[in-house]
Amino acid sequence: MPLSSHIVPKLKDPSLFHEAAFINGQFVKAKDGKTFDDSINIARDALKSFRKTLPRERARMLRKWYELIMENQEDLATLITRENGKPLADARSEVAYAAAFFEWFSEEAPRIYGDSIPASVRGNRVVTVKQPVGVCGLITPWNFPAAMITRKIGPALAAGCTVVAKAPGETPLTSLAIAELASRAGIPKGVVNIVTALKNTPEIGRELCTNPIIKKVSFTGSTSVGKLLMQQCSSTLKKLSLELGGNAPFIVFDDADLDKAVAGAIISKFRSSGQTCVCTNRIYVQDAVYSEFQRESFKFQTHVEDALKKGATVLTGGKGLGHLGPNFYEPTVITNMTSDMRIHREETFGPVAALFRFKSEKEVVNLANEAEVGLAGYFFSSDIARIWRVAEALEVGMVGVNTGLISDAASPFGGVKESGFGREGSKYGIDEYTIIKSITFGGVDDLQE
Ligand SMILES: NC(=O)c1ccc[n+]([C@@H]2O[C@H](COP(=O)([O-])OP(=O)(O)OC[C@H]3O[C@@H](n4cnc5c(N)ncnc54)[C@H](O)[C@@H]3O)[C@@H](O)[C@H]2O)c1
Ligand SMILES: N[C@@H](CC=O)C(=O)O
Repeated sequence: MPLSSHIVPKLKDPSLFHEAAFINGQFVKAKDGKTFDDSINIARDALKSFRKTLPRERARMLRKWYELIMENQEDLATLITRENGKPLADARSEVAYAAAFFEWFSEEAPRIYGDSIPASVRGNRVVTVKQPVGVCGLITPWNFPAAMITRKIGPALAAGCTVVAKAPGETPLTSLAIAELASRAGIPKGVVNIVTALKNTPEIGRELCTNPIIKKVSFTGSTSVGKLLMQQCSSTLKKLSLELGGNAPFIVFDDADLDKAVAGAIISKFRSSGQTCVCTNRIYVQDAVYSEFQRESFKFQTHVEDALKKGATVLTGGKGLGHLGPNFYEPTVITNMTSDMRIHREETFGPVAALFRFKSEKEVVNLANEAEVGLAGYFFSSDIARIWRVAEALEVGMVGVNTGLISDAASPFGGVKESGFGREGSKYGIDEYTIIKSITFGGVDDLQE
């Protein structure tokens, strides 16, 4: 049975369903990679006029696109759930999160300011302007089929760039529906191009990284693929952003509010079934509150048992839910963890919460920083001096203090160490898609008599 017959009847607006690449404002079936090569040339041609549009014009287009996404939130959430598998409630949140990047960058587009710089050479005056970097190649993962692509397209268009985006092989339908809304929002043809791929992903990746027309690559995905793309981009020295994997520590100090810490651990661990890059991976609990925290963690199970008594069904942790299919696994808590175990070093990317006991602040910060990656880190404490000390000492790009949820279009998102570099969202996100040009005016002498 074709895929469309499962999905189209569930959509209020069936015209959002597309299975072909979006090139030059049209949905086209790929032929022998030619469509893909065309897309890069088309984005180059579209850049000539798009880079000259007024920032305010680009702001209006992005704002319109934001509104259309929100108007179609339910259909987009249905597509996400159907192709990615996350619960509908999570999918609805993702659509709002995805749209927020267009709203945010519609507001940033008219504010791409340069500087006026006091020169150190007499008679000179220096100003800077920020210009679009050019055609951008974007690659995104399956875990956020909408938000990861809008987090890149939003600032790219705000800056005046055009894009060729490779949709995730597992979840292309959401990005194609968003492309359909691009046309309706009045985004000019050729400015946004979305190619789909399953088997020839490495070839597409290589072309995006080596083709001299592409001036910037932004990648979100695993650290291993990020390293490969960085090597490939070196041949043309492209501007590069890498949003890679994490292994977030979550630290509970003995002065923390335990109820809040448990709630924070649950949201940060089990959001999207543990399949987000900022999900908690290692939970460090200080000795004095370890047992109490463990008991509190199981509260959610007692809540589930209560639901069970009232008609729901669930199993205990640590096992797959084979009767539902191979991709289902119980929310699981494991305790008495030690640093020689794989969870300590590797991103789990699943609904398993691992509890480690620690004694001192220094010990836990050292343990937390042992990871080769450094995306997000969380801790709970009520001691303001400790909060500053630990926030400054954690080797991560983002810290959540007394919260397990840090994702926000307004806040800079990105990592350090092997979690990559570059920032998305926030006022900094647009810098990834601009270059700074300095313009020096000479011969500005004293006032003439
Ligand atoms: N830092 C962030 O903002 C962020 C956000 C979401 C996910 N992630 C990370 O992404 C990972 C999960 O996603 P995944 O398993 O899809 O990652 P992945 O690296 O396997 O795939 C990500 C994207 O890269 C493409 N890809 C794979 N091999 C490629 C190649 N040789 N050349 C070019 N493209 C290639 C895939 O098709 C997909 O579109 C996790 O590690 C997660 O932490 C990071
Ligand atoms: N969950 C992240 C993306 C990584 O998976 C986010 O909140 O932006």
